[in-house]
Amino acid sequence: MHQQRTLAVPPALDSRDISLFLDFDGTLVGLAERPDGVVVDPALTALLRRLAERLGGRLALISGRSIAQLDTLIGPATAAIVVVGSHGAESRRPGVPAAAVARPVALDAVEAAFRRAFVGNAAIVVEAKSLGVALHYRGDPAAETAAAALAGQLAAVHGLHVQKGKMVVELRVAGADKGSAIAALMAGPPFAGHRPVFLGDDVTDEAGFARCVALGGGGILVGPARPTAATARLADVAAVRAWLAAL
Ligand SMILES: O=P(O)(O)OC[C@H]1O[C@H](O[C@H]2O[C@H](CO)[C@@H](O)[C@H](O)[C@H]2O)[C@H](O)[C@@H](O)[C@@H]1O
Repeated sequence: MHQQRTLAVPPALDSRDISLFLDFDGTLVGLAERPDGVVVDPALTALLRRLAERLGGRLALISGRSIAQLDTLIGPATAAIVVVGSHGAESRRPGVPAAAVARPVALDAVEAAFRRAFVGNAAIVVEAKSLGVALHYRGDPAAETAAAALAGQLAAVHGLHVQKGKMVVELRVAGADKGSAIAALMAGPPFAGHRPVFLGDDVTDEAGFARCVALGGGGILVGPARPTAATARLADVAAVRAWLAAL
C-alpha cells in the first residue's frame, strides 16, 4: 500500500541523463467526457517530435490505449517514438512493426456482456480495444458499483485482468503492466544506462512509477496528491507540457 507524502515539483532535468516514459490520457492531454473526445493539438505533436530528437530516441509513450488508437489520435509523430499500448501488453519501436499479440476471443463475449448490461444507458461507453474492453461510467458515476461487479464476474469466468482507472473499469489480457514494459525497454538500447523517469496520472501508472524508482529513477504524479509510488508531482497537463519543454 502506498503512503501519501508531500511531493515536490520535479527539478528541470538534463535530457542527456534520462530515459523518458510518458502516459497519455490525463498526462499529455486533458481528460474528456468520452474516450473519443480527446484532442491532440499541434503543439503536443511538435513537443513529442522535439523530445524524441533531444533524447536520442529514449522516449516512449506508455498508455492504456491500444497502439492503433494512439496512432489515430496523435498521427505521424508516433512513428519516431517507442509506443507501448494496452497497459504494457503491446509495444512498437520506430521502423519496426509491433509484435503480434493474440487477442483473446473472450474479449468479444466481454464486450457483448458490457453492452447488454447497460443497453439503453447512453451515458455508458463501451470501448473495444486491441487487447481489452473498457467500460466507462464518467457520464453516469452511479453505475460504478454495477460496472465493477460485472467486470469482476467476467474476469473470473474468462481469466482476464481487471484494470481500474479514472471513471472506468477494463478487462484486459494479463501478464504485463506499465512497470514490466518499462523494465523491458530499460534492458537495452537506447534506454539502458540512463535514469528512467515516468510521468502518469492514474492507478495503472503506479506500476511504472514503482519500476522507475527500483531502477534508480523516479516517477512524476500528474494531478492532485494521493498515495503513490511517485517521487514528485506536477499539478496538471499544462504543468507537464511546460516541464517537458524545459528538458
Ligand atoms: O494509460 P493512459 O494513456 O492514461 O490511458 C488510460 C485510459 O485512458 C482513456 O480513458 C480515460 O480518458 C478518457 C478520455 O479523456 C476519459 O473519458 C476516461 O474517463 C478515462 O478513464 C482510455 O479511454 C482508456 O482506454 C485508457 O485505458
